[in-house]
Amino acid sequence: MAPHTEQLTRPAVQLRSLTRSFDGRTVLDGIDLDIPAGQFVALLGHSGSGKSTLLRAVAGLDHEVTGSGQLTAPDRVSVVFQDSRLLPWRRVLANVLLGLDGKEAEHRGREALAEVGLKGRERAWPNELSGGEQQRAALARSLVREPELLLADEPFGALDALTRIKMHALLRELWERHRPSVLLVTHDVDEAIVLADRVLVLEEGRIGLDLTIDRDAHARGEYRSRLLAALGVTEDVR
Ligand SMILES: Nc1ncnc2c1ncn2[C@@H]1O[C@H](COP(=O)(O)OP(=O)(O)OP(=O)(O)O)[C@@H](O)[C@H]1O
Repeated sequence: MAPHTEQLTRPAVQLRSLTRSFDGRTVLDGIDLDIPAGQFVALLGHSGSGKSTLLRAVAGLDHEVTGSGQLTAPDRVSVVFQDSRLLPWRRVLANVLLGLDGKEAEHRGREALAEVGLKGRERAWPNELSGGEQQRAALARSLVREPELLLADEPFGALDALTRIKMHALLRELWERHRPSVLLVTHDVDEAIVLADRVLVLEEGRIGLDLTIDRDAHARGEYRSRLLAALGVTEDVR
């Protein structure tokens, strides 16, 4: 596999003047954005600011919308949502393999389940898994397709605080091992800082703040304050 620095020279996602409107209301207002290959980007913004609209556009899931602009994304894209979207009538491994055939795919599916900590649960039904385990299975399903780009729309939004912390560690570990580009939509400023190398704030249809996170720096408090300020929140520390 190519070293990280080399991967970062290839852009994975390019948006130019991307607009999207619903019922005459502009939600995305001429977004320009480059995401280099292998970069982990978090997207913050108020409820209704257009985060999911942007993610759906990049995923190519918004055929019926009004919009313009140019969009380039890799061929192999996986999407993870807040709910795992596992099919309840298929066992866990069958869910992971959905649409894939053959022994080689099955081997990769088993490996992916082991990677997310679900070895031994291949024949379980989705409703026998906890919420966190279901999200692990959803991650395995996306991994097995070896995505160049992983799109995640609040994937941990429905999980309890402790499970979220474990899932953060897992996602970061999987990203370090496989190095897809990631675009993670979240409401949670701390989740964005813990996970991402770059945090964007969507504001009035545009990228209002584009913050590079230096993971070695002891600057989390400052990042937090800047992101909260961009979201219109001031912290009272008294
Ligand atoms: N298919 C649609 N038809 C009509 N309006 C839509 C559609 N999809 C999104 N919108 C509107 O576009 C705006 C942005 O929605 P979007 O879901 O992208 O916001 P968001 O930032 O992801 O919000 P949240 O954080 O609450 O999930 C909202 O006002 C929403 O009502």
